[in-house]
Amino acid sequence: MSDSEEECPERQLKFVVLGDGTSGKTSLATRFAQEAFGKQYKQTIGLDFFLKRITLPGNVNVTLQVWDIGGQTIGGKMLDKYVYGAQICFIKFQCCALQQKLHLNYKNIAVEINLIPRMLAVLLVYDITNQQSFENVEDWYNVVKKVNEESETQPHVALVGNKIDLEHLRTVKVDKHLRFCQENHSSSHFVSAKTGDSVFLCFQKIAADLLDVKLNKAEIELSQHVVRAELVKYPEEDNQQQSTASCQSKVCSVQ
Ligand SMILES: Nc1nc2c(ncn2[C@@H]2O[C@H](COP(=O)(O)OP(=O)(O)OP(=O)(O)O)[C@@H](O)[C@H]2O)c(=O)[nH]1
Repeated sequence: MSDSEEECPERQLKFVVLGDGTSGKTSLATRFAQEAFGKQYKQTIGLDFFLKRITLPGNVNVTLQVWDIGGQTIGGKMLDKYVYGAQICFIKFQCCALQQKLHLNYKNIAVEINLIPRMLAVLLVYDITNQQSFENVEDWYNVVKKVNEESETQPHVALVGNKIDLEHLRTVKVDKHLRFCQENHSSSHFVSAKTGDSVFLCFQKIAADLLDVKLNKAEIELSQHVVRAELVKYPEEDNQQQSTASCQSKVCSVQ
């Protein structure tokens, strides 16, 4: 590590990913952090943690800590701590690294938590083919509001409609999504963890907003991956109607 890097520690942002079970939170985090996707559903128990370093325009290096919270945690005791207290855990983690570096061996180091500015983003994820997962976003958001009501700085809130590769199965109207964003001053994102469509862009835009970095059109276009479209197969019956429908779906499936 160079001297200049040592003097200026890299910025760290915390991204908490919330939403109903099977909305695709783990898939989203895995797609972003590891550029991978698994078709098999494996329920997240408690939380998973991912780290990814990105560079924003102006050579701003930033590390994103992605906290993937299990969909079953709503109503549980730990959720508040994940949304708010997670910052404390991270500071302890930083201390451990420092201890190792300095060959120190203290069990506990007291840290003034307020010294580190809170850079928190909350991603409210729902599945565009699952109306209930959209309705429940309200419950997840209520937890975020309650936990942060006394906080001086409010998190960046992002509404993320996932599974846009399944556009032909969409049940949540875009209007409703946009209304939520308007009413709650949240940013709006549509992504597919499966194809990777707009996933990096979503994280990049939020990080840029938190750090007040402007993204121009060219940079946004650069972040949009070219996505391979899948052809949607319809059942054999009603051939006449199907030939028109499958034609349309080919167009619809291209993101
Ligand atoms: N077609 C499609 N399937 C997806 C997408 N994202 C996730 N899935 C699938 O949806 C299922 C649930 O995905 P997960 O990422 O495990 O969902 P989760 O929100 O983390 O679920 P919990 O761990 O229960 O909170 C898996 O079978 C994924 O393969 C997507 O963008 N498109």
